Amino acid sequence: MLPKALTIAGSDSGGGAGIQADLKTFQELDTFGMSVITAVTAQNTEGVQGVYPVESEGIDQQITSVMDDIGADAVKTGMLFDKEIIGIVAEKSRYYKWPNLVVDPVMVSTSGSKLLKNEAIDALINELIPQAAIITPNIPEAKELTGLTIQTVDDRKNTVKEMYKMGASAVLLKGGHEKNKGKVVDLFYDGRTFHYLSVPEINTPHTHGTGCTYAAAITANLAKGLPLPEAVRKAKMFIHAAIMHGFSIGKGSGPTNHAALRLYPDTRVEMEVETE
Ligand SMILES: Nc1ncnc2c1ncn2[C@@H]1O[C@H](COP(=O)(O)OP(=O)(O)OP(=O)(O)O)[C@@H](O)[C@H]1O
Ligand SMILES: Cc1ncc(COP(=O)(O)O)c(N)n1
Repeated sequence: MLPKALTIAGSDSGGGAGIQADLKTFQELDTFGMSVITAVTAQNTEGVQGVYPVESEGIDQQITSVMDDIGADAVKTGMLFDKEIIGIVAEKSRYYKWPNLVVDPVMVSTSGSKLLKNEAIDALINELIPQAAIITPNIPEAKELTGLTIQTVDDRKNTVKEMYKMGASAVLLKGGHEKNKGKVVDLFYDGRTFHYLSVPEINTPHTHGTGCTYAAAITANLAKGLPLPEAVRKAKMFIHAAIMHGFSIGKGSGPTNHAALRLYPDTRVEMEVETE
């Protein structure tokens, strides 16, 4: 039987991010994907043209339908849009005691549209993050969550420590928004050890959906029973290959290639991992 992975997120009609990216990733990583849709977005490679939230009862019922019948080995959250939706998901998480909850605190799309209302950030911090096995903020999201500035490596360490105090079992600070000297560095912290995952920067505009795909790969790996550091390391290989083989469709920022490791199994990912 396949491990079961559930995503609770927004739909991206363009297929590069959100629910669509998550399900493609789950499939590529040999897990059975299921979805709870929080909002429908009208979206393409150029941006988000509309956001249409699903009513609370519909979200509540989708989770109940999946969990009471099928269950999940790991659960990921993406676009949650407002505090009411966060409240429902947090309550369900408490009720079903999700052990492998991956919270991707999606706030703004690459194209600049708001995917989470400002007033919902406190609910994310107080209700959902404390239940997470791991949270996966990018640098702007980490600044919003902590109010800290992030410029130096020490700033990154302080920021992950601050986020760790919010109650998640681990924090992954993604470095895609602050590339440095041709390197992109993600920082993983589990309360004991800092792991720096460093890869060469890929020169491409086609990075739509990278955050969703990365978090979905971590979720699939956790569903398969991998320990967290290994789930993150393997997910990093997956997302890096997906960006390397990303492609140009539409007129804007194209998607990553979720099938990259299957289609191009010889892909070499030059990743360095340092721990301290
Ligand atoms: N140009 C790049 N070259 C190599 N890796 C990249 C590049 N851009 C992003 N990444 C990697 O992709 C992952 C997602 O990074 P990022 O910090 O951009 O998150 P995000 O903002 O949530 O993603 P999204 O683009 O979906 O909003 C990280 O592992 C990051 O290191
Ligand atoms: C439904 C949905 N969820 C998440 C994202 C973030 O992805 P990105 O930052 O790559 O635009 C998105 N654009 N749409």
